[in-house]
Amino acid sequence: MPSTLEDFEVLSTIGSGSYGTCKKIRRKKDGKILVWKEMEYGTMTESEKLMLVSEVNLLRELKHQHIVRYYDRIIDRSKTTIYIIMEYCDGGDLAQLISSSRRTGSFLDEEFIWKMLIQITSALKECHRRKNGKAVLHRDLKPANIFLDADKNVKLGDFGLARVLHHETSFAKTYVGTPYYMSPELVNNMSYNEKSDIWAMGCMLYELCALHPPFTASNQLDLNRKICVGDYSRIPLRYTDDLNAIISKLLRVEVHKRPSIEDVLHDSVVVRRIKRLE
Ligand SMILES: CN(C)CCCNS(=O)(=O)c1cccc(Nc2nc(OCC3CCCCC3)c3[nH]cnc3n2)c1
Repeated sequence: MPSTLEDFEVLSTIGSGSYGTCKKIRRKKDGKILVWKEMEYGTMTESEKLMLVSEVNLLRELKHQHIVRYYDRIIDRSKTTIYIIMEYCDGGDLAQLISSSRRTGSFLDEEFIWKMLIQITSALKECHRRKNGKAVLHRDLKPANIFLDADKNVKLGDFGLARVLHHETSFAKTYVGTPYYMSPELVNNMSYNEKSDIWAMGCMLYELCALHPPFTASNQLDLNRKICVGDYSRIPLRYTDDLNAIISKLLRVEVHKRPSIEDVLHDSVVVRRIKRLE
């Protein structure tokens, strides 16, 4: 029996993203707390609507403990709006965590950062695992898309949805924030690939350590140059050479030298850390 809007009660608005609004909701039949993402499709072209349908179908397939779970979707034709119902992550997102750490001047524990590395890698492995020949690349890995549950476990969110933008304004919408996590291959207009997700993960883990991205500049040109030469400083000395070593591998400028998801999971230092977390 498909859900209807009346099955839910809206509790609050969490925020708005490039594609629409995210609201915290309660399912009336059992009181379960969820979110829905409202996307207005009235102004979408036919190809964008097809892309939206395929993205939602991909979301349905991704079932993994470290990926935000898709529950259902409701289409309200009277408002040309689709509501995508997903798991609620009550720990907020990593962007909030980084900004509150920066505000209080307190660095994050190394153990927590290793946990993030292992859980994000495990989520990406699920996405990069060929699904009927089609890799699901995240394409928009950033702290604001990494959510946490009540036990501070990773929930990778907002797959694909970031890609479903209204073409006519997609440039404006895509580039609302500075692309700090853009990989060298993307700076050089090459295609996005699995190693671009690895680069973004490297930038994210670096930022969890340093509380700022590895590459920063006051203009796009300087930012691009720093990215393409791999010009960044070591993570703070409070963090071990092991953590510095794995992040440096993720931030290798040459795509072929950058590890794949499998390489990361089989890296001796990572294997040792996985054993410690088990
Ligand atoms: C430690 N605490 C203080 C933190 C309190 C935390 N509560 S909070 O402030 O409502 C809060 C903050 C951020 C996230 C969440 N949970 C959440 N957010 C999503 O998307 C957010 C959306 C993403 C695009 C841009 C606009 C916002 C989700 N998508 C699927 N599941 C989701 N779960 C809750």
